[in-house]
Amino acid sequence: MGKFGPIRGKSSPLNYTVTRLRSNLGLQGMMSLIIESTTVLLNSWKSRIDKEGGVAEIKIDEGMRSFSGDVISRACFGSNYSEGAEIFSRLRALQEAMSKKSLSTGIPGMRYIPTKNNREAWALEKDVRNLILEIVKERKETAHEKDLLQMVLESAKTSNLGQDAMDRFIVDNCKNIYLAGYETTAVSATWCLMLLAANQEWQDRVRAEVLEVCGSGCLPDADMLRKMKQLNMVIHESLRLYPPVAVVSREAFKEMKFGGITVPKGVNVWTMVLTLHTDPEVWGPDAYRFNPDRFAKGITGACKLPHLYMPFGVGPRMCLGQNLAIAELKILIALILSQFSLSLSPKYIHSPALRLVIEPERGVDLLIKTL
Ligand code: HEM
Repeated sequence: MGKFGPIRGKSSPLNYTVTRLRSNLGLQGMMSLIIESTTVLLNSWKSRIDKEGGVAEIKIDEGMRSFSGDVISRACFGSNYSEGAEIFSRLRALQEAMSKKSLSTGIPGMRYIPTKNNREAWALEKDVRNLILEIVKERKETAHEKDLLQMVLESAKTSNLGQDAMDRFIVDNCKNIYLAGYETTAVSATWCLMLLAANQEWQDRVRAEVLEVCGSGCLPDADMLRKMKQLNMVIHESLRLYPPVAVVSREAFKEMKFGGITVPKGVNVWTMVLTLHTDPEVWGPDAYRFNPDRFAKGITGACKLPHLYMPFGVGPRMCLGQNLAIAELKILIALILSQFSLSLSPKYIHSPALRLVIEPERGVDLLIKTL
């Protein structure tokens, strides 16, 4: 995080994402926002299935990204939602350019050299900055509802920063929300649907639960989501086997000792989340198997050392969007299973790749049928 990266604490704009969605907007407001975004996706699937004669082969990755981007755009930018979507699409391109950069070279100073890739990333950064600042300018001229961007603006105003620093503060905070909440949620949904398509028994179990809790016109409310235990177990198991964030890192601010190991001040310690999530010593001999039943008694019942389950990180800097992400996944999957049946397409090639997040290298191809 740079100097103007996200701030934490009660008045933090990032903290506000979750707080806003749960209090200002109300829990039901948050749920409606997610249901709206899910409906857009499901309608597009339905029309493809109709056109293709009752069953469609769909690579679901892009749909999951649009869903997750749609939710964050609505939560962050409120009525400026369509401009928000435009910003997010540039940020995605920027993220792709950045991930090529970090994989291709570790040579110091390389990021300042005007290679083709760097020039592309710089141009995108400029675009993103201009687009965000344009919305900010419009907002200064009119009163506005309290969405995340508004909260960032209010924090920036009370921070006594100069104009340049203030602009950077605003742009950095918007970028951080996107990077933290967009790809992570999208890829979690993709993996979870792949696992449900590959494990018909679990798909049937979760569908039966969804229909029992919500009825056939499934429109879940907060209480219904709490009752969906099987779905919760499947999501936990999916985040165990495919944690989108593979590495959680911390910098030692002073020299520290762990058992016989000394970590000097300034060293970055990387925790390999996937390794911890699949260690047979912690999870038992079936550590690599998809078995949501292991979470039947919660996380403490699932493994020997529950703090080693960390899809959302640990400690004071753990994910601020955890509740939002879980609500998104539950609503999305409940609505999908209440209307469609899924199976893996013969085209699907299992190839998880470690990029910025752990993602399916060749996407996830599913055969989707209306129920
Ligand atoms: C399934 C989806 C998600 C996963 C797996 C995930 C995972 C994580 C992880 C592992 C961290 C680092 C925690 C640490 O260092 O201990 C993190 C940080 C963060 N996440 Fe998430 N996240 C998800 C969704 C979201 C969403 C939807 C938002 C908000 C819109 C969000 C906002 C944040 C923020 C702001 C941080 C930075 C916290 C800080 O540095 O203080 N995340 N997330």
